[in-house]
Amino acid sequence: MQVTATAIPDVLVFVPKVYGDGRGYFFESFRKEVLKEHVGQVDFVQDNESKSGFGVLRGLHFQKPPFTQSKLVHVTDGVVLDVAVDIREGSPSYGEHVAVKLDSETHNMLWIPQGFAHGFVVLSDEAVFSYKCDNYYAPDHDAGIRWNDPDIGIDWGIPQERIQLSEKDARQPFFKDAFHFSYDEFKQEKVYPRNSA
Ligand SMILES: Cc1cn([C@H]2C[C@H](O)[C@@H](COP(=O)(O)OP(=O)(O)O[C@H]3O[C@@H](C)C(=O)[C@@H](O)[C@H]3O)O2)c(=O)[nH]c1=O
Repeated sequence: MQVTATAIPDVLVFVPKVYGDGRGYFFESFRKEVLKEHVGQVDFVQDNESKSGFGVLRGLHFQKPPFTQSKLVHVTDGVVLDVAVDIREGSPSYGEHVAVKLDSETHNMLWIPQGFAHGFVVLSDEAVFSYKCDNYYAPDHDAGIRWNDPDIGIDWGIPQERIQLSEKDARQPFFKDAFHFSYDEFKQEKVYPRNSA
C-alpha cells in the first residue's frame, strides 16, 4: 500500500497494490496495521455504499460531536472527484480543501479525519461509492455546508447545470454560518495517537 499526504497533511491517499491476472484483479482494500502506522488506532463501526449517476454531488457533509466521523472512502465502480474541507477553526489549513479523483482502476482511497466536511461528485456515467466510518450515523447530528460556497471555492470539474443535488444539499448553510470544529479538540494526533492500543 502506497500512502501519500495531500496538501492538507492530515488527509491521506492510499493506493493499494493490485494483482491482475486472467481472472480479474485482487487487492487488499483495508489493513488495520497500515492505517495504524499512518494515522493511529481507528475503530471502524459502519460501512456504507451508495450508487449515483453522472453529475450527482453528495455533500458537503459531516456529523457534529459526539458523533464526529472519520471516513476511509473509495470507489468500487466508476470515477468521482472527492473533496475534504478542513473545518477545524484554528487549523493551519482552516477553510482549505483537497480534491482527489478516485477511480475503480487504481482503487485509490482517501482518509478523511474527523474535523473535515466531505463530499464527492460523480464523473463517470455511474459510480458506486464505498466507505468505512468510525462512528455511527446519527441523523440528529447530521450537518453540512453548501457545495458551492464562495469562501471554499471548490472546482468540481463539471458544468454547474449538470450537477444533481438532494433537496437537503441544495439548502445546506454556507461555511460562515455552519458549525465549525475546534482544531485543538480535533487535531489528528489527539484523536488518533499513533501509540494507542
Ligand atoms: C449517511 C446515512 C444515511 N442514511 C439514510 C438517511 C437517508 O434516508 C438516506 C440518504 O441519506 P443522505 O442523503 O444523507 O445520503 P448521502 O448524501 O449519500 O450522505 C453521505 O454523503 C457522503 C458525502 C458522506 O460523507 C457520508 O457521510 C454521508 O453523509 O440514507 C442511513 O440510514 N445511514 C447513514 O449512515
